[in-house]
Amino acid sequence: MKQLRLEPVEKVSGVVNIPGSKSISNRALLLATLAKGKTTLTNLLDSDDIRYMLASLKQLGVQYELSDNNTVCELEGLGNPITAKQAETLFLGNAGTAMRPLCAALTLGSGEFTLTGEPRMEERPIGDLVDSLRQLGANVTYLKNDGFPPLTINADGLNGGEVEIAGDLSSQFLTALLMVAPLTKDSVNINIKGELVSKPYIDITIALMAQFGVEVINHDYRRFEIKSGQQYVSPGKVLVEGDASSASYFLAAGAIQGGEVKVTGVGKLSIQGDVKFADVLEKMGADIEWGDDYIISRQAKLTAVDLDMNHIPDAAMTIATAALFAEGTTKITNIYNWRIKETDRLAAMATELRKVGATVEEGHDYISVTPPAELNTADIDTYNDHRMAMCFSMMAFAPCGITINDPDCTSKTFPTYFSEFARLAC
Ligand SMILES: O=C(O)C1=C[C@@H](OP(=O)(O)O)[C@@H](O)[C@H](O)C1
Ligand SMILES: C=C(OP(=O)(O)O)C(=O)O
Repeated sequence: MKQLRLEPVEKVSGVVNIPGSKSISNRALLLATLAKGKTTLTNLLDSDDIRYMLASLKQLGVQYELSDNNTVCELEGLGNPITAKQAETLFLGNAGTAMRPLCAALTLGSGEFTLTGEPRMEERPIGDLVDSLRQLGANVTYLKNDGFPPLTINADGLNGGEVEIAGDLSSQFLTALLMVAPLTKDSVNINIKGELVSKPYIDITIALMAQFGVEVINHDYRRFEIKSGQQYVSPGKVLVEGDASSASYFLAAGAIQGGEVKVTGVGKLSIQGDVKFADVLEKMGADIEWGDDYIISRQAKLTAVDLDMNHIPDAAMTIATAALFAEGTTKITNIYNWRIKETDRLAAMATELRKVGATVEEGHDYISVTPPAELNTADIDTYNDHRMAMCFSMMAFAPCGITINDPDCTSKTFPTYFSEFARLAC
């Protein structure tokens, strides 16, 4: 297994232009496919999760051209749902933003589609989405375990009407349903069962649907109305913002060991909820400055916070390792769904934080972290989870440094992460 040793870094400073947002890249690719007209996407993310979406679209006959560095994509929209004459099997890795939206989108047209992924994908639920699609007439069969991929879709279009969807495990199910709703046979009203998690991701979905000409009426994240007769039309160009979750590591670095760090490509005009990570850092004491498309963080004495971070589930992981440099006990609450992501992130985070000497309480849906008087170095296991690897790079700010096992797992969303991180060390 490859390991990456991070020697102690005394100060960081500089500017990082953050690669494109995973969430926006995969949504925009799918909407551009369903839309009428050609779309040019710029600052597209070049990472595994996007490659799985792009490869699937190609296999399904969608025509696009990518620039040499894979960040500009000119895609010819179908102006119609996806159809296939022969049965197709699509491999989607561990990309939730490909699996869930494609599962919904492929029920719209005609043909037989099998969706598969990595072993971890087979443990990540999709049943709440499939139950809702079935209410609209979809024919979906599980190939192994009920409620989980792999699955086969026999597509023949979707009816409209009233539909219920559970909101308490993942917002990606609702995102998927929203994106197909305008292409069903009638208006769709979606009713949320339970409290919806990760709400800001729904704002990203609605904002992108609006860019492609479709209106969603949002009644307080409890009921959504999508009128029939709407059509996706390409806006011509879509600029993908920098990924706000990826920005969190550099902002935390600036707060712990700046100098100052400026991230560009994402700022106060962002449609991504994870920019609110900067507000949490500020509450911990960091000096934060906002521009329309940049955020700066400067070093300050950090103190612990006790906060509900359901709205920023991905960036919240960065708070768990920033907590190693804050005075007191940091508590991150209402994050049950960390357990069903790339790994059981509550268990993984607790195990690895303990290795460096922290006192950790792992609850059913929370974690609390108290730093030791002196941090220890360790070999950090990353569980094939890009965010475990990126979060633990913060340990380079301890006098002992850190070793990251399997650092290449960052390829899911940020293949160049460790070289960007190294560039900031003064
Ligand atoms: O819709 C999206 O783009 C995402 C939604 C979130 O998932 P959940 O809604 O499952 O929390 C987030 O963790 C994931 O990385 C991306
Ligand atoms: C949860 C994540 O990914 P996915 O889109 O596969 O759900 C993540 O990137 O942290």
